[in-house]
Amino acid sequence: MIYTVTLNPSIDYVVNMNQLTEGAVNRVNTEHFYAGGKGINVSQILNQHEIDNIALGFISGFTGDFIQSSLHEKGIKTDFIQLKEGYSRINMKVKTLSDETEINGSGPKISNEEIEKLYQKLDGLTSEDTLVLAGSIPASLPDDFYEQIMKYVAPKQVKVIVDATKNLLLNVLKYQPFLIKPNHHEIAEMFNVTISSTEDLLHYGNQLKEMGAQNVLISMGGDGAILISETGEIYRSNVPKGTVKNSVGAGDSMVAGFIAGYQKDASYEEALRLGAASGSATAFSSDVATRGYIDELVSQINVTKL
Ligand SMILES: Nc1ncnc2c1ncn2[C@@H]1O[C@H](COP(=O)(O)OP(=O)(O)O)[C@@H](O)[C@H]1O
Ligand SMILES: O=P(O)(O)OC[C@H]1O[C@](O)(COP(=O)(O)O)[C@@H](O)[C@@H]1O
Repeated sequence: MIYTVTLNPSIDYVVNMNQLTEGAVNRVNTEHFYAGGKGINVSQILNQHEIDNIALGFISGFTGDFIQSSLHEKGIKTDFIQLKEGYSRINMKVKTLSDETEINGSGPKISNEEIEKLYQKLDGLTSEDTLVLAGSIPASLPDDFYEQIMKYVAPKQVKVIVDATKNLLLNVLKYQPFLIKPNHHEIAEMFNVTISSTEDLLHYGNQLKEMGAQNVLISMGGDGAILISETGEIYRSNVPKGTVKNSVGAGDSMVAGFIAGYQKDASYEEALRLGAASGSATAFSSDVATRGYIDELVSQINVTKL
């Protein structure tokens, strides 16, 4: 079974406007509410690929109720821990004619008792299971929380995928996650460098591998993605033709597509192809992508070996 963990789920409030002016009253052209958070988005796209999975994490208040019910409406299995206090956050995504701006909340307080409940859910995991740890962690949790989870499940030999940034990611590498998916900006931030070429990206991607990651998938938005695989082969994917509607969740969709492609025949090339198609299909959609659209884009994805 695949378990996704979203410690800090959100309602993504996505608005479109021509331009955003700081310090002024801005009015939107369109507005939509979606259940969001990185692990939750991975679950949604895994479902599109008909891959059985359960979304874990913490939810709270009326916003948490919205997140849970909209996932259930889409047929997504959840096993969230209901927090006693606070509200799941609302993340604002503003798409203008020239830009995308995000304002992400910090999330509710989580007690030790509630953290313990999450560990209890991880108790039954085995080497047959995959755990996806994705997204930021609420301010009330220690910033080595992913590291603690990986240490906890390490004896069970669970396959772990991590989509996080900065120390949250760097600190888990010693537990050899099966896959990490930083984007090019996150790599530059993690190493405190400017990335100006593919060679630079490969250099720092290889460092992440040397630090312990089995597979390093580097996404580059509209410039596609690069996979440094555990076997040492390096692949690059292009992006298909389309118009970006809302790139929120593109990275999460790529992670889910990668899992789906890899599950088919353990081919990294196919995993990258389906990951790229899933990422772009989400970027070209208002909400996360549908299977029909992903399938339409797959034939336009070229994966080349570098
Ligand atoms: N503007 C875009 N045009 C086409 N494909 C895109 C675009 N943005 C993202 N994608 C697809 O989604 C993948 C992940 O997107 P990216 O923005 O790099 O991730 P993240 O959301 O984690 O920052 C990309 O590698 C690409 O395949
Ligand atoms: O947990 P974080 O880092 O605050 O990110 C949460 C946000 O990321 C998203 O999961 C989108 O992530 P990506 O665009 O990186 O795929 C949103 O749904 C959510 O609002």
